[in-house]
Amino acid sequence: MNSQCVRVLGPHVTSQRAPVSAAQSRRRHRRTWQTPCTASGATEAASSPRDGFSIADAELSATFDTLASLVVPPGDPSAGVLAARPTPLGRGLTARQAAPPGAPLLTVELWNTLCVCDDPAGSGGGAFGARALEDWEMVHGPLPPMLQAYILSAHRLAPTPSRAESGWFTRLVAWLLHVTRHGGGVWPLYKRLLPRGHESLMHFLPEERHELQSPELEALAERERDAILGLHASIFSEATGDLRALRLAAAPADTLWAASMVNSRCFADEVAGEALSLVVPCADMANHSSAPNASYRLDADSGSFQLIANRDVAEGEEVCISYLGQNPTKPNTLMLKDHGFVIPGNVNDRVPFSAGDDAQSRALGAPRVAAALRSAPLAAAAARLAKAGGDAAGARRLEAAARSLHPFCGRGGGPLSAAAAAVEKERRTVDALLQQCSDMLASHATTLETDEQLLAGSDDPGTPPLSPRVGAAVAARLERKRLLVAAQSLLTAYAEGL
Ligand SMILES: C[S@@+](CC[C@H](N)C(=O)[O-])C[C@H]1O[C@@H](n2cnc3c(N)ncnc32)[C@H](O)[C@@H]1O
Repeated sequence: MNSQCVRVLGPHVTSQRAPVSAAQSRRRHRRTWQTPCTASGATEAASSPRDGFSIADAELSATFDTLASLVVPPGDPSAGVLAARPTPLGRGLTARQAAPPGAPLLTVELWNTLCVCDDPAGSGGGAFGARALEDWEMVHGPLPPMLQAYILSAHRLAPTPSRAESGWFTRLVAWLLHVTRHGGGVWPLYKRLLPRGHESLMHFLPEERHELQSPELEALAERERDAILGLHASIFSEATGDLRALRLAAAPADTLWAASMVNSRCFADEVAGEALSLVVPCADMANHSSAPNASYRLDADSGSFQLIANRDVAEGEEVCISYLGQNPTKPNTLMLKDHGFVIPGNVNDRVPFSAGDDAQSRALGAPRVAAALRSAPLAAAAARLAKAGGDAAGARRLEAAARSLHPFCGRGGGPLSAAAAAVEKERRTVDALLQQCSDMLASHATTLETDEQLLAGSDDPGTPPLSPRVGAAVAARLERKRLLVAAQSLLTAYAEGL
């Protein structure tokens, strides 16, 4: 996947195994759906849905269990291992029982996913994706021929550069819109589990964007929204789109919704060199953690998609994966763009210092920068600070700050001359960088402390909580400020050691 692109959850695992024989799998597992559209056993929830969701928390668990009973292979050892619940990260998956490393936590048959080949015009010719679609139709019924042709096509209709290579994205959006509007069987149930709103940048309205306190993010939010609205008009709209005969999206909000669901919930994997993108019911309830206890894989041999324990998982523990797997350079700007939240202490973030020598870092190249950092005086200062106190997110911020500062001070990891003139010059550099940090902090409309208070919420029952999007914006700007403060303390510690 191109690093500018939308998505992706988890690592891009490459499977060298041969694709499953679709015909063989069908014989083993074929079944058709005649399932209820509401969760069996779910009682009328006393509480109402939280902001942005169709179902109340009380209904979540039963709805998930019903869906899982339909998409997990019969008799699979993972059946019933995970539950969907409210968690500290919102709603997520928790383990009903302890699981050892390597244990399957959730297995979903591939024909219960929406699986598209990223590049059907590529060398593999989209063979696995085509077989996956064939299997899907055997189980869920035939798709309208126009949609089937679109999903298999190598269409590059997207109008923006960031999505020019993302035919997979528009094809998945089309398929998701179809199943959630016209699909039967498991799909109405799946739709009930999906959020109705989202906090990714495309959803920010013009009047909300100032909450981001970043001209760069505000511009990105505008571009994102315009791009999806463009896709709506040209492809998905039932009035004007190329696919209008399919009646996929009545209003722009429908396309915005489906686009953010694909962006924030889609997995990527590879089978025999064929890159694939998947929407996987139930597995897409896994939240992100910077220390994940689970990972995922598409197992072509068994024709399934699995969540697997990375380590011992305790009963009741939330099961999380890393969303950074395939794009280990994904900074918080892109996390907010695609996923609608930021990672506290994202090592991929950078302080945008302007007076330094960017050419120097480019010339060094990423591997050499990383190697130099290990011995650099800045890294030593960061390690000292991290050891002195603070949490894991704080240590990651110091690392991100050290990486940001590396091209500008610390002599690129080389020995620093003890000559008085050299030390004096380095001090002046540090002072200039400290000033930049102060200026950047001062350029925000609110202080770090104010943002912390806003996120903590008010004790006054008359003060309404932040809306989800404003909450995401405040968390994003707070994280930016915390990185700047980490850079300040790092520069101060570094200067003291000169
Ligand atoms: C794949 S879904 C996970 C399930 C989701 N929490 C739900 O309720 O449907 C991804 C979305 O979950 C939320 N999310 C996942 N990990 C998160 C985290 N570490 N912190 C905050 N929100 C998170 C974000 O809204 C993200 O776009």
